[in-house]
Amino acid sequence: MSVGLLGGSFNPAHRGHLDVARRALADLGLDEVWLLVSPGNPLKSRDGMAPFAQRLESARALTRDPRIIATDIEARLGQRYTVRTVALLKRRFPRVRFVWLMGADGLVQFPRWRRWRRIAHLVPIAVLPRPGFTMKALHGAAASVLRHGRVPDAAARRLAALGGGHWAFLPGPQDGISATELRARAARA
Ligand SMILES: Nc1ncnc2c1ncn2[C@@H]1O[C@H](COP(=O)(O)OP(=O)(O)OP(=O)(O)O)[C@@H](O)[C@H]1O
Ligand SMILES: O=C(O)c1ccc[n+]([C@@H]2O[C@H](COP(=O)([O-])O)[C@@H](O)[C@H]2O)c1
Repeated sequence: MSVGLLGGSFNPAHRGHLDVARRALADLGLDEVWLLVSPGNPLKSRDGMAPFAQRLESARALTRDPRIIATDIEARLGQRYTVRTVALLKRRFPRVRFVWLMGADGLVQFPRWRRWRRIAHLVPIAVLPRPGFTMKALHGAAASVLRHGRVPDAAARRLAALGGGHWAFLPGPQDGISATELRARAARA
C-alpha cells in the first residue's frame, strides 16, 4: 500500500490542498493521501493560528473521497518536526510506502526544516507547482543539494516504489489559492 503525506497547518483547508491530494493520487498511483494536520508548524507564528480542532475539522470537511483522510496523528504522536513524524510513521506502518507531498513553496523553505536532508533520505518527496514558487524551488538550494535524487517528471509514478533519496516534480496547472488569502477575505467580510 502506498500513502501520500500532505502535512500542513490547514488554517483553513482549501481547494489547493484538495488539488494536491487528488493529483498525487492520480499521478503517483497512490492508494491514499493523509492530510497530516500539524499541531504547530515550528516555523510559523501562533498569531492567527486557529485551534487544532478547528483546523482538523476544516481538513475533514474538504472531501468525501474515502482515499483522502484528515488525521490528528501528528498531535497524537506529540510531534511537530517532520523528521520525527516520518520516522515514527515508517516504524508504525512498516508495510506502507510513504511519499511526502509539498507545494513548491515547501521545497523553497525546506533547508530551514530540522534535519531536512535526513527527511529526504527517509521518504521520497513529490513537489507540486505553486504560483510564484515553482521556478525558485526547482533552482533553489534544496533542489541543488538533492539533484542526484531527482527522478524525471515522466517517471514520477515510480516514486513510491523507489523510496527515500528520490524526489520528483509533478508538472500541471497551478492555483494561487492560499490559507493566508482566505483568512484575509474572512477578516474583510
Ligand atoms: N495553492 C496551492 N498549490 C500548491 N500547493 C499548495 C497550495 N496550497 C497549499 N499547498 C501545499 O499544501 C501544504 C500545506 O499548506 P498550508 O496548510 O500551509 O496552506 P497555505 O495555503 O500555504 O497556508 P498559509 O497561506 O497560511 O501559509 C504545503 O505543502 C503547501 O505547499
Ligand atoms: O520539521 C520542520 O522543521 C518543519 C518546518 C516547517 C514546516 N514543517 C512541516 O511542513 C508542513 C507544511 O506546513 P505549513 O504550516 O506550511 O502548512 C507541515 O507538515 C509542517 O509540520 C516542518
